[in-house]
Amino acid sequence: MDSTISLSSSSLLLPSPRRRLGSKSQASISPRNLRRPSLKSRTFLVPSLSRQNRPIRSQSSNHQPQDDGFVLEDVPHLTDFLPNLPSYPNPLQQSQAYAVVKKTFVSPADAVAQKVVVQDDGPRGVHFRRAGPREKVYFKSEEVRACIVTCGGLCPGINTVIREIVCGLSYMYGVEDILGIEGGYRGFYSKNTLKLTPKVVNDIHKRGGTFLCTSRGGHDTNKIVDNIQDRGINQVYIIGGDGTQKGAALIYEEVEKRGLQVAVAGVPKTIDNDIAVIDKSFGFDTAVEEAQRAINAAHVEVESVENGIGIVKLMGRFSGFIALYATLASRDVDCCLIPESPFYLEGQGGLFEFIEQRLKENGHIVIVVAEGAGQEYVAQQIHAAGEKDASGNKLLLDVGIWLTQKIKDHFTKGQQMAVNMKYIDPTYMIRAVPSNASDNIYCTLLAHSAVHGAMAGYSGFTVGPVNSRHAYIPISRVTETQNTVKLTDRMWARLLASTNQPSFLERNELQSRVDLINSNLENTST
Ligand SMILES: Nc1ncnc2c1ncn2[C@@H]1O[C@H](COP(=O)(O)OP(=O)(O)OP(=O)(O)O)[C@@H](O)[C@H]1O
Ligand SMILES: O=P(O)(O)OC[C@H]1O[C@](O)(CO)[C@@H](O)[C@@H]1O
Ligand SMILES: [Mg+2]
Repeated sequence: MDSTISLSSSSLLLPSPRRRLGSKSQASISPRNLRRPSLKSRTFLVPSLSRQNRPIRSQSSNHQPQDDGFVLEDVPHLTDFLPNLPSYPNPLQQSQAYAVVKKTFVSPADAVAQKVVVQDDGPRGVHFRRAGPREKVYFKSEEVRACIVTCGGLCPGINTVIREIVCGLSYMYGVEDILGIEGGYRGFYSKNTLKLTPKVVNDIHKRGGTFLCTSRGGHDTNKIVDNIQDRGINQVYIIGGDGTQKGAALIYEEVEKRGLQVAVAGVPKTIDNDIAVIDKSFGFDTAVEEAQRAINAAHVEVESVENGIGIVKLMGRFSGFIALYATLASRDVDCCLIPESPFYLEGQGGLFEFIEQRLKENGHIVIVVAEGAGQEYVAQQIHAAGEKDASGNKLLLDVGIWLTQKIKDHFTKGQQMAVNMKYIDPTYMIRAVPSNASDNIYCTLLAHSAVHGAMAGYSGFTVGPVNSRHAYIPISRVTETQNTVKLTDRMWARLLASTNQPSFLERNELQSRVDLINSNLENTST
């Protein structure tokens, strides 16, 4: 479904956060005016002309005409704080690559709908600016000095994004001055830069990891922006997860405060797929594919012995997407445990009972456990020091080892069955690989969207697909909540139906906890 729609300029109303339509103070404005200087998520309610022209149904005489509930959550633009910034024709007009494209430039009025499933009498809902090249750019190519930095954990595809930012800037916009910041945020102020050219990055996409190296911690807004200023950098491409994007928002705010002509573009990265708003994060599919190898190994091992119990621990701090998708893809998994779904071991409906049942039926069982699952149980047994990494993320306790030991103890102590435990921990293996073909293409689109957005003068934005259409999203929208597996959605039900594992909902205590989790998720869901 095409979720991109165009705003009719004649129907746009004065932007005012959450202002109801129909107020006398509203006046027509052009789409270019749909920008406001604050980085915070900006919201505009705009009725569409087509909907206004539709007959209004069953209204009482004192009923005001309904607005469409069209909301545009816009991103900042350099002209918000530099109103006299000159613009130039986009060099893509001369581009051989785009010569036969029917519509080279994205209309400034194009918007991408956050929700494509709507009710016919419901509001049109939240929209984001459509990503892509604009007719006008706010940088002369020869004056661009861009830099790229990668922060946080690894993820398949980072090198492809780096490569495509460099090649996109160079081949589409003729930009020659591109710097690599090494070792994450702290690299801005503690290391020399690396000159990046299409030749230098030519085959980095074939390797896992990040060509620029990465780190956690070390975000110092003032030092970073001082450095950006000192080096004459005017486009900053920041690849990283939720923490990194929060850091990017602070950099943008400081840049705006100092009135610098610097475009700050975020490319969301995380193996956990926990970034809100966007359809999926890059490298996730590759990781799920790579996880198949571990699951397959576990299955082969446990199939070949008597009462084999295979446990595979996969990444996923607070969200179990990798475990969920790897389980659904595999069909060899009997039970999937994720952070969002509490489970218990003993008694009726518990994990031990299920294992025993599967061993009796099939002679083996494979369990996939996300690293963030059951942390509260592990903490009860292992003395938890509550350690954090350099970025302030809580360090998790090893649920895989804990679970393996618990299962072993249960079956040994009870002398019910002799079991063969096989524990596989492929944690880093699934994210240290190069991205697969579809992630490579996805990374290319992300990189190009970021380059087009920065050249067009947008700043303080994150790029990403929303209902398969790439959009410019306010950074605050992707950092205010984390994407988690929603137990009330059909995807979790599909998994339960596929594995036929217990839902662990039998106990009242757990039921009420799930209710609580679900109501929290609903409150924060988008
Ligand atoms: N709230 C914040 N404000 C400013 N900077 C932050 C914030 N949180 C994290 N950062 C910085 O962002 C960088 C990466 O953060 P973090 O280690 O949390 O990884 P991430 O970007 O969330 O990626 P992932 O979790 O997927 O590995 C670090 O340099 C850290 O200092
Ligand atoms: O050990 P590191 O490199 O700090 O990263 C581990 C964490 O990073 C992630 O891959 C992404 O946040 C998590 O799944 C994992 O817990
Ligand atoms: Mg993170």
